[in-house]
Order: sequence, then structure tokens, then C-alpha cells
Amino acid sequence: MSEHVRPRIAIYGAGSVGGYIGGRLNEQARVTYIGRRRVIDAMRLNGLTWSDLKGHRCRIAPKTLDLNLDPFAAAKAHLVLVTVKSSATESVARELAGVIAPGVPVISFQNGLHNVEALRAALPKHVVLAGMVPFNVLQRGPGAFHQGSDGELMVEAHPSLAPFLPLFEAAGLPLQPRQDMPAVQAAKLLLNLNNAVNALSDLPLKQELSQRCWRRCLALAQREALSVFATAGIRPARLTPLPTGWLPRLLEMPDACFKRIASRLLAIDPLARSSMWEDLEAGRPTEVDAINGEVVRLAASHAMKAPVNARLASLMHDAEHARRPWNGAQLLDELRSAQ
Ligand SMILES: NC(=O)C1=CN([C@@H]2O[C@H](COP(=O)(O)OP(=O)(O)OC[C@H]3O[C@@H](n4cnc5c(N)ncnc54)[C@H](OP(=O)(O)O)[C@@H]3O)[C@@H](O)[C@H]2O)C=CC1
Ligand SMILES: CC(C)(CO)C(=O)C(=O)O
Repeated sequence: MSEHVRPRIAIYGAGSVGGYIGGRLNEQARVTYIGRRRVIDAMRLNGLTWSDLKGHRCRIAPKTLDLNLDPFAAAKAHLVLVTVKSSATESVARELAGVIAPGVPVISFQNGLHNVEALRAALPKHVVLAGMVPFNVLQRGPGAFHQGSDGELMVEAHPSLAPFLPLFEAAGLPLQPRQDMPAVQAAKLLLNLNNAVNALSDLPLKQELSQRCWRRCLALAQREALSVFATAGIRPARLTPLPTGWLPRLLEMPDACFKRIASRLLAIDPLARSSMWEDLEAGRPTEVDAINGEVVRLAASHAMKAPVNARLASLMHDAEHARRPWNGAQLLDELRSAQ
């Protein structure tokens, strides 16, 4: 890759995260989007608009976007970002295997603990790196992607990323190299246990997290996961101002205390919702098996049980077929009775 040519970055799975990151990188790189017809057609018609909590907003005209349905569009990429939901990772890995040039680094910007493993198995000649997206992105309209909370992208440190880190920085989306990605991913999984609670609440994240009943549901799921992690020897990284192990206690506090102490956690766009809510809303299967289901599997592999996370997973599967309204007190009773 010559120094003077903008590198080509392929976004594999143009959706909320891929659309947003791609849009932000537009000035620094030649971005290729590979996605489903409904998303690609929407961008062909409307272009891509990204916006964030700080009030930045940018629209990229359709004619300047490299929009594709075909995996072969990734062939010329110098860097590939995988931004599909976990259930699509294996098929994406197979699609990429026949396409991308040897040595091209691949970053998985996905939630869950095993996407990198699946990509590495199909791409043994590539550097596949774990990434982490700490902030929320919601698709607000066709081709419009909004960052609704704060945080810095993280990635497994690797020399092959050297040419790309300044581009992310210049795009206002710094990519923080980390030596402890398994711990970062475990900490992110704890936060993602809220995805199902948020989806079942059918409320924006800020509203849901402002109400103690919902936070207590999340605290139950996190306590259970923390005890499974402890048995499994997994020590989650600290991603929040407070130590990770204190999160359940913080969540259980009365609303007024929580709002005072955790104001940063509530610095969320009033319309932001979890990615699992977005899936339910669109009638797509959710990622719950890779999130709460992961806690259940890890527990089973250590002869433990994780009934709260198992219950959340099964409620989400029910909701994929038919949504029912929950209030916080009902869900809390339901989860407590599962224990
Ligand atoms: N949204 C958020 O706020 C955040 C999401 N994440 C994580 O990031 C990852 C991506 O999430 P998100 O952006 O919300 O997901 P989206 O569903 O919005 O985007 C993924 C897109 O990829 C498409 N896709 C799936 N398989 C293929 C394929 N083989 N070829 C081309 N396109 C494909 C999907 O289509 P289809 O639906 O038809 O399969 C979908 O349109 C997830 O792991 C999520 O947990 C992390 C942090 C925040
Ligand atoms: C950022 C967060 C925790 C909440 O939006 C998320 O990862 C998701 O929605 O999947």
C-alpha cells in the first residue's frame, strides 16, 4: 500500500456499526460496503448519513459510496472490518476465505466471545483481530446511523494495524490497541447482558437504565455472570469508572443515588436502544445465544448453572416469535423465580 494512496477498507456487513464506522472513515479511506440488498439499496437512494452525540453530522452522497452485494468487492481491501451479528460470522468467514488477499488484517467489531475464533478457523493465513465497539449505534432512518453513547473503539494490538491507527484517529474515531482483549470482551459481555433486558423493556436505554426495577434485572444477570467468570478464571477488564465487580451493586442503588453516581453511564441519546432491540423490532433473530447464552454455556462447562441468563435467553426467543409487554417489576419477579 503506497503512502500517498488512501487505503481501501471493506465493511463486511453494512448495518448499524458498519454503516457508522464506514461513514466516519470516508475522508480517510476508500470504503467498500458489503451488505444486504435492503441496506445497500437504501444507501443507493439516500446516501449515508452519520451523526453523533456531540452534534456532528455528515451526509455522504450515494454516487461517492462503493456499495456492494457481492463478497468479491472485498478482494482489493487493505483492511476488513467484520460487522455482522454473531450468528452470521461463520458464513461470512467462509465468504471472505475465498476473496481477501493473504496477509490482509481482519478486525471483528462484534459483541460476543467467539467470533474471532470462527473467523480465524476459516482464515488461517490472515491476521484476525478482536475489536470492541463500546458505543451504541442505531439506524435512525434509511442509510442514517447515529452514535448514541460514548466510548473509544478498542482492538487487539498488532503491528499490521500501524498504517490504519492514524486514519481512525483523524476520523475522530480513535482505535485503542489493547494487550488484554479477552478481558475487554468479557467486560463488554457483562454490559451486553443489558441488551436483552432493554429489548424486553421496549424502552430507550436511557429510560430503562433510569429505572431501578430494570437495573435490578441486569444486576441479577451480571452477578450470575461474574460468579461464572470467577470460577472459569476470567477476569473482566475495567471499562467503566468503577471496578467491574461493583457494577451490580451500583445498578441496585435507588434511582436518585444511581443518577448521581453513574451520570456517565446515563449519558446516552434519549432515543438509543440496544442492538438486540433493533433485531426484535425488525423481526430478525437476535444475538441472545452469543450473549446470555454464552454465560449459560460457560456455567455448564464448569458444572454450574446460570438460570437468570437462561431465562433471559428463553424470554428473548419467545419475543422473537411474539412480543409481550413487560414491566420492570414483572421481569424482576420472573428472573428471581428462575433462580
Ligand atoms: N448496534 C450497536 O449499537 C452495537 C452493536 N455491536 C455489535 O456489532 C455487531 C454488528 O451489530 P449491528 O451493526 O447492530 O448489526 P446490524 O444487524 O445492524 O448489521 C449487520 C448487517 O450485516 C448483514 N449481513 C449478515 N450477513 C451478511 C453477509 N453474509 N453478507 C453481507 N451482509 C451480511 C445483516 O443482514 P441480515 O440482518 O439480513 O442478516 C445486517 O444488515 C454485533 O455483534 C453487535 O452485537 C457492538 C456495539 C454496539
Ligand atoms: C453499546 C451497547 C452496550 C448498547 O447499545 C451494545 O453493545 C449493543 O447495543 O449491542
